Amino acid sequence: MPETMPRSAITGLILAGGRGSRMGGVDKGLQPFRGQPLAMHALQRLQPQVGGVMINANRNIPAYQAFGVPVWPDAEPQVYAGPLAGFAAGLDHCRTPYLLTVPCDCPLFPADLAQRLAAGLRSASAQAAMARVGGRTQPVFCLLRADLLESLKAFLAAGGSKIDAWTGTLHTVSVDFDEPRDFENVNSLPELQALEGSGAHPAKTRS
Ligand SMILES: Nc1nc2c(ncn2[C@@H]2O[C@H](COP(=O)(O)OP(=O)(O)OP(=O)(O)O)[C@@H](O)[C@H]2O)c(=O)[nH]1
Ligand SMILES: [Mg+2]
Repeated sequence: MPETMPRSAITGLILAGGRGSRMGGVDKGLQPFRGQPLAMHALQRLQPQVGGVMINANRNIPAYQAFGVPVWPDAEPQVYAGPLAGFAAGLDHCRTPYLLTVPCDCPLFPADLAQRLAAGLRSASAQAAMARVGGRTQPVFCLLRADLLESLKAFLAAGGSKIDAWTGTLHTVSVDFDEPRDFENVNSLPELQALEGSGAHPAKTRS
């Protein structure tokens, strides 16, 4: 049996570095949802699951710093090279053996995300473990070995940008989650309002 991965071996990374173009170009992570910025929901869900959390953001850095955790922009913040640029910023500043990424726009992700991805990663001896829900892999929910920094840097330097193209070069495992509503993400203001009003999983009453 593979040994379990201690929480302290994992650094969490909230990906909040996008353009938010489908939301009119606003900073998605700072949009209010049930009384708090979206990225704060992610922070509160992630913090108990990992040793420490960092935020990757390219705008409004002081607003994210006010959450009380380190904030790192992409190497070229004005370029918006995509989520992998955020992965690279996270791996670059990760001081634990593993990094767990989550997007800023999916406030209801499971409280056992890290534990389940870690179990999947260890039992497959994989380099990266991604969540899969409804048969679809969600590559921004990704537990990565921190030693993948050089591989990712080389991929980006060669002009790569797609997550799937990079993870396709790795030994990965997908871990199935069975509740699609836990992975509901918001890309537009109507979607944000719909999730806000849906009553899905009021955070306080979930086990
Ligand atoms: N660091 C970084 N993260 C990004 C970038 N683009 C997207 N992301 C993040 O990747 C995750 C998924 O991206 P999307 O849902 O497409 O978010 P987005 O790109 O801000 O929104 P759109 O502009 O509407 O596509 C989100 O957590 C984003 O913050 C980028 O250029 N750099
Ligand atoms: Mg995008």
